[in-house]
Amino acid sequence: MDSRLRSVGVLLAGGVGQRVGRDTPKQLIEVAGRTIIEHSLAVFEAAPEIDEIVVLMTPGYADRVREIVARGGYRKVSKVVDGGSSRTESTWRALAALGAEECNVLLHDAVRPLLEPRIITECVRALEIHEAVNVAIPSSDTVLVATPEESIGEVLDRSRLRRSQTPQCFRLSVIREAYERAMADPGFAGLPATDDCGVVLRYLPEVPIHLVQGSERNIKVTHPADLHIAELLFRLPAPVPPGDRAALAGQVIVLLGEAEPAGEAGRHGSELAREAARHGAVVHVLTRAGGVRVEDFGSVAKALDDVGGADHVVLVAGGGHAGDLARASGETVADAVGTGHLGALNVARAARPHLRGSLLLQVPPGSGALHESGAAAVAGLTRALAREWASGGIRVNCLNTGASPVVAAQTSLDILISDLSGQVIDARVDGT
Ligand SMILES: Nc1ccn([C@@H]2O[C@H](COP(=O)(O)OP(=O)(O)OP(=O)(O)O)[C@@H](O)[C@H]2O)c(=O)n1
Ligand SMILES: C[C@](O)(CO)[C@H](O)COP(=O)(O)O
Repeated sequence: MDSRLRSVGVLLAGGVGQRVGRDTPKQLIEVAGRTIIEHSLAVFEAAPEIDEIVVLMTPGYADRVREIVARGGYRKVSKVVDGGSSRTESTWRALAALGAEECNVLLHDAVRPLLEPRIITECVRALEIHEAVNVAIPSSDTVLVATPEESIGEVLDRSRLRRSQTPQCFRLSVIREAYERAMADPGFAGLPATDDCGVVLRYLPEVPIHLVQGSERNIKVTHPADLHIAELLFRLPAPVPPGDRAALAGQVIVLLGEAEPAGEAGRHGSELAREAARHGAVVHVLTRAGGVRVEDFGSVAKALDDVGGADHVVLVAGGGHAGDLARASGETVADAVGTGHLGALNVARAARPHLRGSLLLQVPPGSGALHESGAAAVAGLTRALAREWASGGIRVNCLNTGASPVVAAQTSLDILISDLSGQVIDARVDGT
């Protein structure tokens, strides 16, 4: 029998987002293709340590959350409850919604959408020993105490300072006891705590609160600029884990987009084909010389039909375009779009019915308007397709190859065997 305590993730989303200043609560704003609350939900849903999720939502918006839950298939969500008029009031309501049975409770600001799974793992592990756990990071700013006259009263010892994040995690009986005492204290409303650890520290000072290392990425979307910062953080490429390439043995990999064998794409394609075959993959190379032109959907679709099923399809990087757009010929522009953005769309559309594993879109090095607009289009396509195809279990990634076909080939194979999806990876950084 499993003797471990159940772990319940509580998403605190009961605020109105006054400081962001939109008409709807900030947790419903889209960042990187999903609402902020859905990013947080997805992290808790995917965490193997989490058994159940309870959402506290701004009154009047609970149905919006229920729609998100139903559409995204978030099966761990057991309740969507109206939040209170303050963060602590929302926590109090969450505690009321949890049953009598002892469990671990992880209280998380829904507006921290970049929470890393590692933090949940470490928190739940820490709860095996400690009754209260917080997540915190060192302060990189010097922190001072101001006087009422707006001058410096004291400069605090930075080596002892930490910035508190969430989730804040407790044994249910402990956080409930702390809140019962707070609610019974007539002084609490006049001096409310800004977080749940503050309530435990004030009302159960004998309970030590263990600290788990947080993350600079785990930001709280508080001000309008944080929306832009969060968007950029979501775009930071994840590191490509070095995988066991023996896993490629017997897998069918289709490479498309190769131009002349002697050209840039030819070198990238040949290196990748050689490396994949060396690890036992069954490699099909569909070349322009063989009549497959990525700018022509029909030729790509027919070639992929002829191959049948594929574990992975790779659009191999063509030659990069450079130079001044104003001087480029119509032919150059058509070629850049045809082998770049249009080629990626055609390969993705034609590959989908045959794909079992993943699609990898390579982008060659280049510069200037033609190259950068094409690369941005392929990056956007990667992120959008990864979301669209996630429910079918198909991963989509993009690799900016850099100049070295060897590095590009090795990074490509590691991406194919990884769990990564929606990533735009730079081989110049990650592959070297
Ligand atoms: N009555 C409240 C207030 C806040 N929160 C939640 O607590 C987290 C952190 O709060 P904060 O960033 O202050 O959110 P808001 O209260 O919405 O922001 P603001 O103070 O700008 O209105 C958020 O996920 C927020 O939805 C909550 O559950 N219930
Ligand atoms: C809980 C918290 O995120 C820890 O840093 C913070 O105290 C919440 O403050 P807010 O004013 O409710 O955003």
